[in-house]
Amino acid sequence: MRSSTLSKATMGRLPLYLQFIRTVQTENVSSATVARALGLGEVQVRKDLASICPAGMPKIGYPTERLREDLEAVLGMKQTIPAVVVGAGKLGRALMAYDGFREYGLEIAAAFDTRVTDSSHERKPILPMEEMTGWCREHEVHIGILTVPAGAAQEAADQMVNSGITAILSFVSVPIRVPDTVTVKHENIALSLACLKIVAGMSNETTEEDSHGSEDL
Ligand SMILES: NC(=O)c1ccc[n+]([C@@H]2O[C@H](COP(=O)([O-])OP(=O)(O)OC[C@H]3O[C@@H](n4cnc5c(N)ncnc54)[C@H](O)[C@@H]3O)[C@@H](O)[C@H]2O)c1
Repeated sequence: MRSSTLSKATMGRLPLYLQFIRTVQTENVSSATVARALGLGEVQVRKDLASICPAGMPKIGYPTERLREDLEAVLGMKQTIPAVVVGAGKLGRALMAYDGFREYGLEIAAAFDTRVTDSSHERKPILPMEEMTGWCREHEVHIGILTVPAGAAQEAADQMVNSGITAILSFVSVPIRVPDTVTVKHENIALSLACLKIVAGMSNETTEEDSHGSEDL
């Protein structure tokens, strides 16, 4: 199965499936188990998995190893591609130090910043912004992670686009304008935490209500 024949929504769910399948210890795994573990609809999961792995068997499920291999193949994880960080501050350097991206076929190869201080202790090079275009073109980099202050986001994003970057993961809280040919995904840990806070607050209330309810009975 080629990834280009899958819908964007299905492609977006595949890394979640892979993350879970990598933890499965049994020989076979069913769509129902995957759906339950990830809190997704069973019909949806059955359809997604059937579209990437032909080895599913009724009432048995998928051979776990084969499903993992097929997921990795569709997600292009057999080969590792380079990405760069733009803005090598606290967050940018923390991302550079994380080795886990490799498990998903990606490696942060370098970072770029307007202020380059001594980076000899870093495992990856931190280079001046002026070198980004040449470096990205030479190393065929098309993915960039944007971790600059909000006020510098548009200027940095423009430079990323000029360097041949076509997919940007932005941690910056302001929107950035890019050509239609460039994909931007926003990541907001603070927003995710705020959502968790609401969910946690609601479940506390539910627990209280539930316990009051049972007292009434
Ligand atoms: N979404 C989230 O959950 C989340 C979490 C933490 C931080 N952030 C955001 O990430 C960004 C970085 O945060 P931080 O704490 O690492 O900040 P920081 O100040 O430590 O780092 C920012 C870096 O960007 C560099 N920089 C400034 N202008 C630049 C430009 N035009 N081109 C290239 N580099 C430039 C600075 O020199 C600095 O090294 C901020 O926008 C922050 O709001 C988001």
